[in-house]
Amino acid sequence: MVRTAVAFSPGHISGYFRRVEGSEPSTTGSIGAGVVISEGVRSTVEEARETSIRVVRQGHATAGSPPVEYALERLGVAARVTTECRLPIGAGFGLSAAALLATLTAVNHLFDFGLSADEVAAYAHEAEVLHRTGLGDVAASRAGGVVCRTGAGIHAEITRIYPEEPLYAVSLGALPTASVLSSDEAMARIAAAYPDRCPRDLPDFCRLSRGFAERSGLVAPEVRRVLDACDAAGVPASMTMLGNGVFACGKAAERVLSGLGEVYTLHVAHRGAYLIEEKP
Ligand SMILES: Nc1ncnc2c1ncn2[C@@H]1O[C@H](COP(=O)(O)OP(=O)(O)O)[C@@H](O)[C@H]1O
Ligand SMILES: CC(C)(COP(=O)(O)O)[C@@H](O)C(=O)O
Repeated sequence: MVRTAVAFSPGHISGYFRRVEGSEPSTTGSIGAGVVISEGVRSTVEEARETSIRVVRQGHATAGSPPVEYALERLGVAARVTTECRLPIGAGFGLSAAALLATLTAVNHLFDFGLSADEVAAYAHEAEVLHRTGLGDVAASRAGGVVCRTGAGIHAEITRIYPEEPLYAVSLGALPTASVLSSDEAMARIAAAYPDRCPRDLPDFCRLSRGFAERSGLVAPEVRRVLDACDAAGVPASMTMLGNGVFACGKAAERVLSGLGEVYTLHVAHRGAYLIEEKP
């Protein structure tokens, strides 16, 4: 019988960030603020002779995930991995980090590596940074909350608050994170746009994020239309970094967004990645 382990990791919506360039992946990352969300990635890992990754979303499967394949190779294991998520990929919901954290959490148990949560996160962070799929998402998604990261990497100082109210998001399509992180010009605008303080609560997070989005020059025309509709209704909203999407706070947000795309109701997560089951 083939042994299997299943784990889940929450995703993370980044509201604002600034790249921090270190001498190695562990000291490279970002500072910034975001929300760790109840939705994320579930990963099922089975022993196998050769590695294969199946990425399933809404009943549709695609093959391959360079960051996850890299992380398995780095740990010296071959496995059959299936990741499942409800939110769209590449849309600023931190799913690459969630896929890595969920998969490595399951791998750690399946292969009896005995890695600490810190070590699992360090491998996930390295894969993210090297593949330019994220900078601060692994650090954020190690636990829950509205997070403010004041240093780069997984050991940096992070404050977390746990508001009860939900937030709402719509996605208008993907924006490959690597395309933005590889642009020096975009990175310079982002650095200059950074709001130099942590959010007090969820509405404050939305406002600080919006100021950043405007100054960064990243707002695309479709995102602008959704932000305009939110502004007209007095709903605090900003852009999912880095994706073509919008998140919004407050009671009227769901109604305003519902005419503009599929609305995801998201709750602030209370915990990071965890093992769901191990069989047999
Ligand atoms: N659910 C997932 N399962 C496996 N790999 C994933 C998943 N989500 C993202 N990835 C990997 O990350 C890449 C996209 O990274 P990125 O643009 O940062 O997406 P996101 O904004 O969702 O984190 C994908 O091409 C894929 O290699
Ligand atoms: C904004 C981003 C660089 C990418 O986030 P995503 O597109 O969700 O992978 C994030 O990792 C951050 O450092 O804040």
